[in-house]
Amino acid sequence: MAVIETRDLRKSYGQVEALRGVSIRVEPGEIYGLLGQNGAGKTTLIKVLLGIVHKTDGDATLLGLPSGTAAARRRVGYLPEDHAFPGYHTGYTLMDFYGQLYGMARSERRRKIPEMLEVVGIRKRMDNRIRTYSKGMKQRLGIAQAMFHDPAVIFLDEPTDGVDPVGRREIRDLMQQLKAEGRTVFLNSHLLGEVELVCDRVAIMHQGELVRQGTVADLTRQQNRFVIGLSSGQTFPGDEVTKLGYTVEPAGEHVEVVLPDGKGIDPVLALLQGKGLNLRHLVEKKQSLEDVFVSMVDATDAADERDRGPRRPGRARQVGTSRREK
Ligand SMILES: Nc1ncnc2c1ncn2[C@@H]1O[C@H](COP(=O)(O)OP(=O)(O)OP(=O)(O)O)[C@@H](O)[C@H]1O
Repeated sequence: MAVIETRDLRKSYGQVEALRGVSIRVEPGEIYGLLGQNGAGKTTLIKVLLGIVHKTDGDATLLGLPSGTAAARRRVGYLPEDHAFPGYHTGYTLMDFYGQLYGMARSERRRKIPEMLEVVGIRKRMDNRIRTYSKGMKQRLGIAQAMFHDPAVIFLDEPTDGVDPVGRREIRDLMQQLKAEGRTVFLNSHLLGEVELVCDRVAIMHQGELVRQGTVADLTRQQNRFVIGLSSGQTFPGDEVTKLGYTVEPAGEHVEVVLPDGKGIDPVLALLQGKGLNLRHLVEKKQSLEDVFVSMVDATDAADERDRGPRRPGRARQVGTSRREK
């Protein structure tokens, strides 16, 4: 059973189509990253799944239950974007408040609060007021709050926003720990380097649509490009490889070989072997998640411009102007 599943999910706020037919599937125990520019619809997707806003159309299930039902919500932890805990609370009293909301007994709260704050690294400051906490400490407290009732799935909306590099690494480690415990983590972020480091699978959203979904390895692999290096003193037979239909480009001490459509790298390797050349380096070229993201967004914008003329970046799509509407 998928932990999260949406099928052709749609949400409009008046004239603004925030979700335009989004279908995703998140499996148990994975860290799933949702990427997108500001206004892409990421938070709206989380809000529909949690029942904070109602979908306009389509299906959404959480832990096999219709999204938004109380039974599903009980097993979910949520760190909202831009949350603001009351500054007069201490870390301890805030957790105690949430513990009561979750129906925990007093003795359980007393035992678990210091434990939980230890896990997120703010136990020493738990009796200080939240107004004295740094942004990073507030984020850690937010994560502790989201994890407190032992949820099966945790939604983290920009959890490392405003957190320093050391703190970001700790939050990444925390996500890995949650995964190791068998929980599912749904991460919203525009810090692509970070998503690349921590997520098992990633979806890219743009203007309310899913433009790409897959493992980080799949998304960043450039299937048509290999970097090849030969033993020192050997010359790469560029002309002969070009005659086979490949493009050869210099890449420092190596060469990059671009595959034509429908052809693999094997004929090139056979040619090198036939000539007695020694392969010292053979790597399928990767691109960063940021490269993938930017090229996806550019390609979608270019398609839009072709269909409808230039559009200012970031402007929300209005009902009736979608290139996919019939
Ligand atoms: N309550 C609302 N009323 C009207 N429009 C809204 C509302 N909430 C979101 N929108 C619009 O829906 C679109 C998607 O917004 P959403 O907050 O889901 O995007 P996001 O990807 O989470 O952006 P960000 O990264 O900036 O948080 C945007 O055009 C936004 O202006």
